[in-house]
Amino acid sequence: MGKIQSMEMVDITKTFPGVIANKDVNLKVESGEVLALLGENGAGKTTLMNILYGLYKPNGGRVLINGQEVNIDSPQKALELGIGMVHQHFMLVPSLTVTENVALGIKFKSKFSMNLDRVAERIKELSELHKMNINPDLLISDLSVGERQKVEIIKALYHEANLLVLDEPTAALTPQETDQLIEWLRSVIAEGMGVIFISHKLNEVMEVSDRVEVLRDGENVFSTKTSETNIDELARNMAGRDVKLPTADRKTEYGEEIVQLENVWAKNARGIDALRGINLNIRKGEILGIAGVSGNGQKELAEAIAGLQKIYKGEIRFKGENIANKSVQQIIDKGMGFVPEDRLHMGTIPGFKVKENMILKDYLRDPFSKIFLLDRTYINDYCKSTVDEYDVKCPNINTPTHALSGGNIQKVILSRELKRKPDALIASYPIRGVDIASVQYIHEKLLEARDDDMAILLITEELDELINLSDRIAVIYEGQILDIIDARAADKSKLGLLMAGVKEGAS
Ligand SMILES: Nc1ncnc2c1ncn2[C@@H]1O[C@H](COP(=O)(O)OP(=O)(O)OP(=O)(O)O)[C@@H](O)[C@H]1O
Repeated sequence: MGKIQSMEMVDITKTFPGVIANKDVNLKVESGEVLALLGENGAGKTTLMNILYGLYKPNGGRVLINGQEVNIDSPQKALELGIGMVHQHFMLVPSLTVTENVALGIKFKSKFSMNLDRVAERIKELSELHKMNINPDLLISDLSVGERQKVEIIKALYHEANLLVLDEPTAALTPQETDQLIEWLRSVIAEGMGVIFISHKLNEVMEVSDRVEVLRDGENVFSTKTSETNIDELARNMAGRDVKLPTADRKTEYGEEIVQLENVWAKNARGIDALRGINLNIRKGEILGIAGVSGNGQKELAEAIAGLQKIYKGEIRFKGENIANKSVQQIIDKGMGFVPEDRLHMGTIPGFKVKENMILKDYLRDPFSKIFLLDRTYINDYCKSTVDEYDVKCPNINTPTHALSGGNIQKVILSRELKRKPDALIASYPIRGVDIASVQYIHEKLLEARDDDMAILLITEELDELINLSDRIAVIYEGQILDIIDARAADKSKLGLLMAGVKEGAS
């Protein structure tokens, strides 16, 4: 068929039990352009792309490549046609090497022609050509999120994809990795690659895309050239209303210090010191933001407080008691909430129903259970009203959680953690993958909890989020707190420098 000059999806409809995920959707992308595909959580973006990649069969509609109808009935067929996809939750097998993962998509003529050395050689070439620095012999489980994404990209390049779908590619990347990805995108677009770019980060959409297509409730609602729109207009079309993000008001009084970390030291999974003498305190009624480029100890910090990470020196006091190295359950019982970084595997049990994940931490307690008997009516009512309150888009509360869109899984976790009304909450990247209207909602909820006297540790790389919500911002760099500043007086460029390890006045 040759290179893809244009790809068109015409009148695509896809239903799941109880949901119309796509309804007569149309989409067109040409070689050398970036089309941003936007929409709220659950609007149908990933479903549409999964159809294009041969993972789902649509109920109706057609896909045309260079004007000719094609039948894409498997990812292998999509790859053969030149369509590559980098998924939101990567599709790599962690226990296999990079080479083996890339080879999984290759159609060898027979098992005798399966030459993994040749595959590894080609991966090396591609990695060099695209400045990706990927070692084909490493196991996927030993790679960072950013590196795994590069493997997905290399897999597409191996198949000479020239239409690439990137589903929230920057959601879990560091700012530096994001810059690298955008630079790489520009280079491949200049060579004629067509790209469909899904993102909730509207400033990025404005920066990289040529055109925008917005879906709402599974239908096309807005289509424009990027140069003819702005962030407010995009947000309004996604949500169907104006969206305004809240900011914390300045407080003069806070409650007592409820979480106190004193000289905390911990090693990461590779045995290297990830926390190197952390001193911090969080007061009741305050949001303490942690700024830092991910990988500087914030994961270990959050997990040490939540009981998932051993510390080998120091104390973590919660309501006066040293909770360092106590069990997760003991810490939960004492009143700690936790929104972890990995929503699908740490935040939920993916095969459990939405309602089961919503009450996971408390199902044996009053009011969900009475004398060890589950009160099913209460649980159903509670979960239905939580779905409404948090606007979780799901067919019903019995749907398995893994069938929800990424942002909606995040809402399930947040609703569970906030509604338990813990005394302290560790929130790691709470808006990762969440649409802008839900960001507004989540931020309002976090501020409400703060005003209700909750002590909140907010870990995020989004500087706007940190400045809008925090009372104080602590900057973490290489496992140490470099500085703690008043968020109301924070200046983005100073924060950026601190995050890079540069402290004013230091030589
Ligand atoms: N395998 C599935 N089984 C049942 N329902 C599904 C399945 N996949 C998606 N859905 C439903 O289809 C709708 C669209 O989901 P989709 O993942 O396409 O949304 P999205 O726009 O990509 O959202 P997000 O931004 O949160 O990733 C949602 O209501 C979702 O629950």
